[in-house]
Amino acid sequence: MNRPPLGPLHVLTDARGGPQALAAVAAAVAAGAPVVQVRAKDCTDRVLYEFAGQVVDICRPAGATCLVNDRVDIALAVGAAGTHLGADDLPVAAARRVAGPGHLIGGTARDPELARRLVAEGADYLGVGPAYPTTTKTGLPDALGPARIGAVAAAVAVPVIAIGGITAERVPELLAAGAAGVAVVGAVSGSADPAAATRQLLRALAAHVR
Ligand SMILES: Cc1ncc(COP(=O)(O)OP(=O)(O)O)c(N)n1
Ligand SMILES: Cc1ncsc1CCOP(=O)(O)O
Ligand SMILES: [Mg+2]
Repeated sequence: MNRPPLGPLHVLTDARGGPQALAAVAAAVAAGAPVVQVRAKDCTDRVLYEFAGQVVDICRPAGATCLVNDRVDIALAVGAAGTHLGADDLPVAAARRVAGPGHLIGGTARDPELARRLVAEGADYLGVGPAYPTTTKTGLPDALGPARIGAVAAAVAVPVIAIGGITAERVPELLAAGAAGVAVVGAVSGSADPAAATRQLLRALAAHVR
């Protein structure tokens, strides 16, 4: 099957895309971010395709894994390693049929039951959140907190990546609860110094490897 590696830090792009988002990705990858997720909203397919291709071009020479949020077709078109799918996106099982066994597929889950179902459908990892309150995405349920993220992690054998309001200071309690890693938007893509922010998160993750 040989799917690409899934590191413990997923840096998600600024949803507006564009040169500033790309500069943050380049800085994060240069600082060692192992995974970048292209997460661009409210743009045309063409704009998303071109943005995702640019992110793949940044990730490839550094050996970073590039995932695309929402869109398995765009992920395949640009040669990304995988796709992250939420409740409004193509179902995991359908994406697996389209993309084949070598494509990494992640799914969003907030409870053990859905987590088990997504894994049975073929998810390689789960994104679980919001871990803490966040202003990056609207319409989310209340924050789950480390304990409910741990309950999801305990229910499945795939890595659980916590997301939502995550800072380096919050990494230890998430890993202690059972998360395998974290995904961030604001902490890196919204930082004045994305490279320093990435290094800080990587240090926190390395210090608390289970
Ligand atoms: C690692 C990770 N986990 C969860 C999400 C959220 O995905 P989704 O539910 O599809 O919501 P949007 O990101 O599309 O707003 C994620 N992107 N990454
Ligand atoms: C897309 C998404 N899904 C759950 S929380 C979230 C936003 C995470 O952004 P931030 O890291 O800035 O809180
Ligand atoms: Mg989505």
